[in-house]
Amino acid sequence: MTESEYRKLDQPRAEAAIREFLYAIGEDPDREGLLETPSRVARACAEIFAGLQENPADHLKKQFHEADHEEMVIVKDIPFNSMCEHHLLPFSGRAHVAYIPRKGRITGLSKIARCVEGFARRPQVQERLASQVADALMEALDPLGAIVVIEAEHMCMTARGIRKPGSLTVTSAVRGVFKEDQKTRAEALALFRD
Ligand SMILES: Nc1nc2c(ncn2[C@@H]2O[C@H](COP(=O)(O)OP(=O)(O)OP(=O)(O)O)[C@@H](O)[C@H]2O)c(=O)[nH]1
Ligand SMILES: [Zn+2]
Repeated sequence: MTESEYRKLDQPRAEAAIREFLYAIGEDPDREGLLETPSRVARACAEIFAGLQENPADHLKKQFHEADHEEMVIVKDIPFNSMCEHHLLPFSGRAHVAYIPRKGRITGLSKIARCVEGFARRPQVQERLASQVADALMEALDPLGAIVVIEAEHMCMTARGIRKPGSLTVTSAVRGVFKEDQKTRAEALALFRD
């Protein structure tokens, strides 16, 4: 997506679509309890899909320099909520992120969580969420490597379809030294687990 394509949720259009959707599922959008629902859902969608209105990688532009630090930085157990783009049902879980700075080029820790949050708040597939965060880190910081592991439960697998509550999907994206060096990768994975 290019900068010019980021746009705010179109509230009137979303409201009309939700009203139509209620009708399609066999509801009466004009019954009292549903009168405000289209506007409520549209407002909720602005929040749930807020990541479409920004480039989440931009958060990583806030950088510092820390005296040639080239040791692993880990932010783990970052909780997130996302929406599976196949069913528009929530999937949620935790993201674990690590990178090894090149010559002390680091970013604010919260910015990593903000980046995860931004990419999560879009229609997503879990594999892409991990890749987008890893690629954003590689691009913004040019680190020696980055690794992102995501564990999540998909409502489309728990509340419908195959109905397997408790099943956990784990995906990862591995870049640079984490890809090349098995020991470094194992170290990150062990720290994610601890
Ligand atoms: N790889 C991947 N698949 C996902 C993700 N979220 C949902 N899915 C899957 O997307 C697939 C869509 O399959 P379809 O056969 O087109 O849809 P469906 O008939 O609703 O499939 P069932 O869920 O098996 O009932 C399902 O297997 C979902 O489990 C994700 O983040 N990554
Ligand atoms: Zn799904």
